[in-house]
Amino acid sequence: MSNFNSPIRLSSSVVKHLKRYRVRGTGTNPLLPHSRSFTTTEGHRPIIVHKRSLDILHDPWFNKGTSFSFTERDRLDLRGLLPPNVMSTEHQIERFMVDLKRLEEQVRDGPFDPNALAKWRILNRLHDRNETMYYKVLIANIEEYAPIVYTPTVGLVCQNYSGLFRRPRGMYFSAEDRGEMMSMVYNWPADQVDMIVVTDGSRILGLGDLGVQGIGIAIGKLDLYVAAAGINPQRVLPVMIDVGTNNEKLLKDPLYLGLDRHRLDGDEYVAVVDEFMEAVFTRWPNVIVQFEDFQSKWAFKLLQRYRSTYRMFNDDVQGTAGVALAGLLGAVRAQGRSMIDFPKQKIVVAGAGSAGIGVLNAARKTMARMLGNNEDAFHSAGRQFWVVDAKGLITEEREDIDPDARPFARKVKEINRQGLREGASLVEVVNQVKPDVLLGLSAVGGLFSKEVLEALRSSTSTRPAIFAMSNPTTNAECTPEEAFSIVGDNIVFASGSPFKDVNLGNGHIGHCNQGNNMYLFPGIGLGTLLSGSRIVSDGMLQAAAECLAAYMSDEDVLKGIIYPSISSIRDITKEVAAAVIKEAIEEDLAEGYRELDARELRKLSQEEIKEFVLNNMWSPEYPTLVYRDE
Ligand SMILES: NC(=O)C1=CN([C@@H]2O[C@H](COP(=O)(O)OP(=O)(O)OC[C@H]3O[C@@H](n4cnc5c(N)ncnc54)[C@H](O)[C@@H]3O)[C@@H](O)[C@H]2O)C=CC1
Ligand SMILES: CC(=O)C(=O)O
Ligand SMILES: [Mg+2]
Repeated sequence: MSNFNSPIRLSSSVVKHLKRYRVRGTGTNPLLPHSRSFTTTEGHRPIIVHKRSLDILHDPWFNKGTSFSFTERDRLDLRGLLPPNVMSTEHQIERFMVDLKRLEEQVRDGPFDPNALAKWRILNRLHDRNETMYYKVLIANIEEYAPIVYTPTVGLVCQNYSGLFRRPRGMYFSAEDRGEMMSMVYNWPADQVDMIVVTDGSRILGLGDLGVQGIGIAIGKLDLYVAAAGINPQRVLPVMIDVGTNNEKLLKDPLYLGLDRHRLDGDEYVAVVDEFMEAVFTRWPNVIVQFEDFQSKWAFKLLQRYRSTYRMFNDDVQGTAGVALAGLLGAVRAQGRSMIDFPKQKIVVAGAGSAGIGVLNAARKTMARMLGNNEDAFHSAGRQFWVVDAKGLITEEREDIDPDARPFARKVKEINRQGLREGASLVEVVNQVKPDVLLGLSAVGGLFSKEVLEALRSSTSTRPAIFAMSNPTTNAECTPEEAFSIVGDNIVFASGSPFKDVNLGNGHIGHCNQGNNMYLFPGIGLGTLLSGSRIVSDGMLQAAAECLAAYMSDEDVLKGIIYPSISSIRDITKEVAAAVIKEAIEEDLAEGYRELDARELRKLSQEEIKEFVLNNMWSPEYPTLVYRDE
């Protein structure tokens, strides 16, 4: 047993090192236990430091982590660089011990990797130590480690963030910071920030409200911005807007790092997000802000509020829509038909939240365009969708219908003729509609039960498609094994989190595609940055989706491979970014980037645009460092 009162023995080299950290004015060093002046109040004596901000947090001599008091945070420019809850040392130690013990329990993440969390820790430590090396490892092994830094493991990381939190990464703007954000934003050390991913933690993947712990998702998304889009890691900023949490378990947890209060709502909530947007765009006028994992209630409202003023987009609404649309078009091609047959597809969607409604809007618009792009076309496109949420099939009879879902509510007479009614169950809907596509964005693991999948066997399609898009792994609506074994070998299958391909026997493989917005958001961000467009337009998003849809060869698609392998994510991102830039130029939105002004940009051919993109993607190579006094 160690005794806290016994003197600490330091090696001579440590003592030599410590002597360099002298307290100004006293000539003594409070860190040295054997120093003569320590007979009484060691630890109570202030230490004069010549550092501030992140330099303090990254210095093991001075760092107190979450124990920095509010006044100290203000004094040392630390405000916003730590989660808002000030912790006692006892709580800090407790958090650490909980985490240490957890390793012994070998937390399991889904069926595949019992060591996922341990791998995340090792990678995270490397991220803190040496970013160049971290991204070199990630890029070279993206297929293996994307599931660690991104879904599914990032979900587990967010759930356990109180224990895993070590060195802060990113900024925290809390409800307590109202009126301060415009100055706090200058606590971030980088003068240039290209990409912010912001969350309020209210709907992290399919795991619900994780409060301040949701910062992990912003960090994971930005890892992909660096690895896939080549955004310089010095110019990315993960952000948590902590307005409280409605997760009672977290509120009762003494180790929770976030604000100890229920979520702000209404005008008060909007005021916090408004202040954050104003602050970051004041300091970094060219930044792009990606909204991530906001509960649906706010996702649409904030998107409408900001999209014509700021360079921003919502990944769950708009990125997911594009990826799903590309997959839906791939599923048509996989039937051996032309994409133009898309408006004939019958599509059942389970889930009418930010992701589901985003997909429905994009798919309907695309169908309408293919049908002539007029009001009739839009109406008839609407009849290709059946939307089921937690209360069953959505019809015009639904009371208190969510305004975003209303355009997809089925007419009662029409569905009565199909043998359905308001609130019909998913299995009833699949049985009656016999859809070509069953798409899940419900966050309900196992929703595509044996009965639902059996009902899909009567699909009128020659090759039914199943998209079990909810994340992480445990929230997938079904597994590929279940889909292939129950519906048949001929299906097209995609899931939001990665699963292994299925061995169908006789040398045949059931391909498991990963239908995840990671194939689009990095290219949307990079394309917007390099075009210099002040907004992210619908046309730019559509161009991104079409580019992804066209990326796959007929040969692959006919094998049921409708999305690229993640190992080619850097290449697909380059293509998507180029498509986004081209569209921005065509819409006269492009204002240019650095030395390439709008006029120069307009002169570039398609190939030159791709080269321009490639030349502006950061690669993890050590630069030569030269010291110069400021
Ligand atoms: N693969 C991908 O790229 C993406 C996947 N997602 C996933 O989509 C899921 C949903 O996200 P949001 O739409 O933002 O969540 P949300 O919570 O806003 O929406 C969930 C929807 O599912 C419905 N639902 C709940 N239980 C149901 C049931 N038993 N049957 C049918 N519908 C049911 C709810 O009524 C609601 O309409 C999450 O798991 C998320 O991880 C989200 C974005 C991208
Ligand atoms: C992938 C993603 O953005 C989500 O599941 O929310
Ligand atoms: Mg998301």
